[in-house]
Amino acid sequence: MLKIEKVNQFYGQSHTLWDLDLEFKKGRCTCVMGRNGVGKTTLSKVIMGLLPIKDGGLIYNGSDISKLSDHKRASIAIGYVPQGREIFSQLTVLENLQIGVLSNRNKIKEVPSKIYDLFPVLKDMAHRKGGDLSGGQQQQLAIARALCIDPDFLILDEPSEGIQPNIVAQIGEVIDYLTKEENITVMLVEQKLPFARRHGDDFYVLDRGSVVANGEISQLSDDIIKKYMSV
Ligand SMILES: Nc1ncnc2c1ncn2[C@@H]1O[C@H](COP(=O)(O)OP(=O)(O)OP(=O)(O)O)[C@@H](O)[C@H]1O
Repeated sequence: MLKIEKVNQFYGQSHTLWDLDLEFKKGRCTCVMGRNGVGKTTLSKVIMGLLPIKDGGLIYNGSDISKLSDHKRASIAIGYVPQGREIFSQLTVLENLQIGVLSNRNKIKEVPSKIYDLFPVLKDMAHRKGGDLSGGQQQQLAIARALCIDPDFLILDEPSEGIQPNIVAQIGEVIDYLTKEENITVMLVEQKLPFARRHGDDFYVLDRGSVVANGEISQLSDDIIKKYMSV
C-alpha cells in the first residue's frame, strides 16, 4: 500500500529522518511509536507532502508520490488528522465536514450518512461552532472531516491525547471499523501503549529519526518499551 524507502529529511542543517524504511500494509493499523521528538510528526508531514524530503521514495500503490504537492496527495486519498486537530473553530460542525467533502475524490456533494453513523454526536451538533465542542468532540470532528475525502490511507497523529476515556474508546472502535470493515490503511502515531495494543496490527518504534524496532503488535515486547519508550 505505502512503502517509505530510505527517506532522509532535514530541517535546515538538522538531519531529522535517517534512511527510514517502513511499510504500511493494506487494511491494517500500523502504530508509529517512540518518545517525544523522535520524528513521528515529521514523518506524517512528509507523507502528506507538507515537508520536502532530501532523498528516498514514498511508494504508494506502486508509484512514487514524493514529488506530488499535498493537494494532489489529498486527491489520491490520503487523509490526515494532525496533532492538535486543526478544525476551524469559527465554522460550524457541518461546514467543517463540508470542507472535507470538497476534496472527496468521487465528487460527492453531501456529507455521507456513514459519517454520522460513526460519530452520532456530530449530527446532533451539526450547527454548533467547532470551537464550542469539547476536545474529544473536536477530535471526532477532525477524524470525520478526514473521512469525508473517502481516504484509502488515513494518518492519525496522537488521536487519544488529552481526550476523555469514553471518547478514546469510541475512536478506537472507529479505527477497528475502518481497517476491518472498510479495508482502509491507518497510520496511528501513538504514545499510549494500551490503545496501540488494542487497535494496532503492526508497529514501528522510532528513535532519533531511525527505525529501531518493528513487527506485529504482539511482538511489541516490554524490552523494546523499556529501551525506547519509557522516559
Ligand atoms: N519546524 C521545525 N524546525 C526545526 N526542527 C523541527 C521542526 N519541527 C520539529 N523539529 C525537530 O525535529 C525533531 C522531530 O520532531 P517531531 O515533532 O517530528 O517528533 P515527534 O516524535 O512527533 O514528537 P512529539 O511526540 O513530541 O510530537 C525534534 O528534534 C524537533 O525538535
